[in-house]
Amino acid sequence: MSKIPVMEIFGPTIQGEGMVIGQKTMFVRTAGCDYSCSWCDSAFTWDGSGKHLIRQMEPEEIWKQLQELGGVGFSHVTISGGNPALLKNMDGLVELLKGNGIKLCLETQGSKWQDWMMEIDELTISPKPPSSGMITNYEALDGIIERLSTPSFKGNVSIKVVIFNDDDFEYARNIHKRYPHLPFFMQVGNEDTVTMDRSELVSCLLAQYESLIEKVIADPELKEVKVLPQLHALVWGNKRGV
Ligand SMILES: C[S@@+](CC[C@H](N)C(=O)[O-])C[C@H]1O[C@@H](n2cnc3c(N)ncnc32)[C@H](O)[C@@H]1O
Ligand SMILES: Nc1nc2[nH]cc(C(=O)O)c2c(=O)[nH]1
Ligand code: SF4
Ligand SMILES: [Mg+2]
Repeated sequence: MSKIPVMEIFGPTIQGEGMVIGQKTMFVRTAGCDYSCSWCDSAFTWDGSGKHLIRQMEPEEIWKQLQELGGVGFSHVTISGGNPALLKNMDGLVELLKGNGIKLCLETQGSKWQDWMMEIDELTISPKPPSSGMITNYEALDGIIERLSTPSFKGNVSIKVVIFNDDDFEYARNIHKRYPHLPFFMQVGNEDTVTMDRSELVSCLLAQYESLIEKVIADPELKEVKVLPQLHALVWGNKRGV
């Protein structure tokens, strides 16, 4: 018995963020996080408000539910949370999905290592800038990046930093300087994760996207950088399960 605390399973949708933006994918969102970012758009995974939604599931049950939702129309699953890297026993699910020919994407903040991370195809590390209220443990982050930078890791890894203000921008620049060999993404922060007024939200997000682009254009040190919005927020606003 190796049950995984699952918050939600949804899809097919598109990956709205980072290095495989636009990719058709299913999502498995685990419960629990070692961080508590002030602006977390998935705070229900760790703040108690989604406690009633948590299901302890065997890998086979998760695979069955993915197939019920996605039929035969998917080949890609994104594991997110909360922080899935808190869960040592994700190895069973990873093995089962890979064995069924599924490509795997992982979203994690770079605070914890698990050996099953070596099996991920597209791994996004998203260190948290000052506005989150979190303090980066660089020893842990360096260790994780080091393991993912060896030839035995066959997947793709990238860094994605969410930007809300100038301090975050400076933090992101330093992260990029520290790991210059990794593909680097700057992502627009969503300041209002509760509003259901989609058109108001979208115009705010686009305005912030424009100013982030302008800052990057004006910065001669930022060359190999990709600037992205959360595509799913532009399409669906703050709707859950998309
Ligand atoms: C909800 S987190 C879950 C995975 C992991 N805990 C992490 O933070 O990387 C998934 C992604 O959403 C980003 N995110 C969370 N809240 C956000 C917000 N308000 N605006 C933009 N991105 C956000 C995180 O930085 C992370 O890259
Ligand atoms: N469509 C969509 N793309 C995403 N990319 C990362 C997400 C996440 O919450 O980890 C996410 C999400 O929740 N939805
Ligand atoms: S690390 Fe990710 S899931 Fe955890 S609080 Fe921060 S954004 Fe939310
Ligand atoms: Mg999300």
